[in-house]
Amino acid sequence: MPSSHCPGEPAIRTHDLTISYRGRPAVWRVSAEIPAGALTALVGPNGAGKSTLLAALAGAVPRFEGAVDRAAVRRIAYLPQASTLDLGFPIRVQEVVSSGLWFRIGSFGAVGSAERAQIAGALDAVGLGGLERRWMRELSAGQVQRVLFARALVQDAGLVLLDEPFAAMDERTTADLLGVLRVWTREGKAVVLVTHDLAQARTRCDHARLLATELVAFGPVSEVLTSEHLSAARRVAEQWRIADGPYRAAA
Ligand SMILES: Nc1ncnc2c1ncn2[C@@H]1O[C@H](COP(=O)(O)OP(=O)(O)OP(=O)(O)O)[C@@H](O)[C@H]1O
Repeated sequence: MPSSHCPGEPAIRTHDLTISYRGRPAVWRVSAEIPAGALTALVGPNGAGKSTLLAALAGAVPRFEGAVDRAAVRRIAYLPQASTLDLGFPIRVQEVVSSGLWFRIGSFGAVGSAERAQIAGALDAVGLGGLERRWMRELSAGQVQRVLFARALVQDAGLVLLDEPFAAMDERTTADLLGVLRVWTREGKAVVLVTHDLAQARTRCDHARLLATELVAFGPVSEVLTSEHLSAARRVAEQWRIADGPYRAAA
């Protein structure tokens, strides 16, 4: 099984991580490291286990085998796919962004003038200045994503995990937010981006992890996103899809 090691101290690493749903592995024996100060693309065919692996890195998967070592990061920002968010209840933009400050003010802590200024600054940075009082349910999908980026900004996390954040976004918004990601990596944060946009991964990311239930390839994007590796990933994904159980169990 390949295991992706990176130079320097990784922000997070998994060891032999397996996650199954009703006995079927979604992620199989993945040993991977995510480098600090870099943008890592997590790519692979549909159903390859990308969202499951990302959720496990965030600590949002209750049952798994193997290990996830988060000792090197104090705070993690996790942006699941926008479609999984329930915006049916009344909540304002300011409340969502301020939830990123819970580590500082506590769940019931008051938002003071310093925090309000920080929230306003974060909304400015993502192009939503002045929308603090807007209801979340009144926002477009792209604006919702910007709000979630603003929350990650105030959270000041060392590891930022993003699940297809640009799926519903226009080019301008995508370019703006990719710029935000670049600022974060320059500050030393580790950023993981689940994406199906291979052109974007090639041009905007530093590293890639190619997943097809198991880890197929890892390293700098130019070495990972080759046609050979991508066909291998499709083949491996198909084998996992038709297998009854963990087809590599005997390997
Ligand atoms: N809650 C769940 N219950 C049962 N099976 C699940 C669940 N979540 C994911 N799976 C299965 O696990 C596998 C991996 O799913 P996952 O969403 O992690 O893949 P993905 O690579 O993110 O897919 P996509 O690119 O289509 O978003 C799939 O076969 C999926 O059907």
